[in-house]
Amino acid sequence: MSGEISVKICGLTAPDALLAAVDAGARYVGFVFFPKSPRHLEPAAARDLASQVPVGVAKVALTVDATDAELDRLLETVPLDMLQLHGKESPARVAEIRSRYGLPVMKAIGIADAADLAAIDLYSDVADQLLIDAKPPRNADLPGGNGLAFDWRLLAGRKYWRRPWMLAGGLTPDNVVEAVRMTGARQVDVSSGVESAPGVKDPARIEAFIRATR
Ligand SMILES: O=C(O)c1ccccc1N[C@@H]1O[C@H](COP(=O)(O)O)[C@@H](O)[C@H]1O
Repeated sequence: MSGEISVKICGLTAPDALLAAVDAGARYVGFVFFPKSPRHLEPAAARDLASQVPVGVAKVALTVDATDAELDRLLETVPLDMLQLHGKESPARVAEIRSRYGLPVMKAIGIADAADLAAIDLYSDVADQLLIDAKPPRNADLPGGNGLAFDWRLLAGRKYWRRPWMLAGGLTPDNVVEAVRMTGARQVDVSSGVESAPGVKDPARIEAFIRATR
């Protein structure tokens, strides 16, 4: 692959995995604040992990349809660099959060078929970055982090993006090269694909994932 691909390792919950991500060259580390997730962190635990992240690596908080009160509490406790909105937040809500907290906001967009691509334009007006993820199955407990990929051919040939974007959904050390080749992504995000069990990050898989992108 030519040029450096920026990697986000999401759903970190333990210092060994965080260190593996940072040492291998992750550009972003993600903490999940969603109680239904096996990767959920309480703000105090996230603050301890965040304190170990060096300058230059962005600390991203993943939330799902969070209220202002929840976001207030999170941001009072944890030093963060970016908010990842992974719920059904409307464009107006994304704009409101961005202005209220003064942090860059990345909006997740779920893709299952070509009709879902319209949301890319909709959110490009209000978000700093977009996260293009697989749409969760109907009745899934989690709106992301399901280890599911979408049909990457849907993005092939798309040349013009108004915002920086990341590819997510079912990425692994084995398929990330092909995913980047097909979509032209310059940034990738992974959670389940670098775990040994749901919510348990595997430092060796984190290292293998980042190495694969180099
Ligand atoms: O990781 C989670 O538990 C999670 C919970 C709620 C919303 C999103 C979540 N994860 C994000 O989903 C995508 C894809 O994850 P995966 O690699 O397919 O497991 C990624 O952006 C995670 O940040």
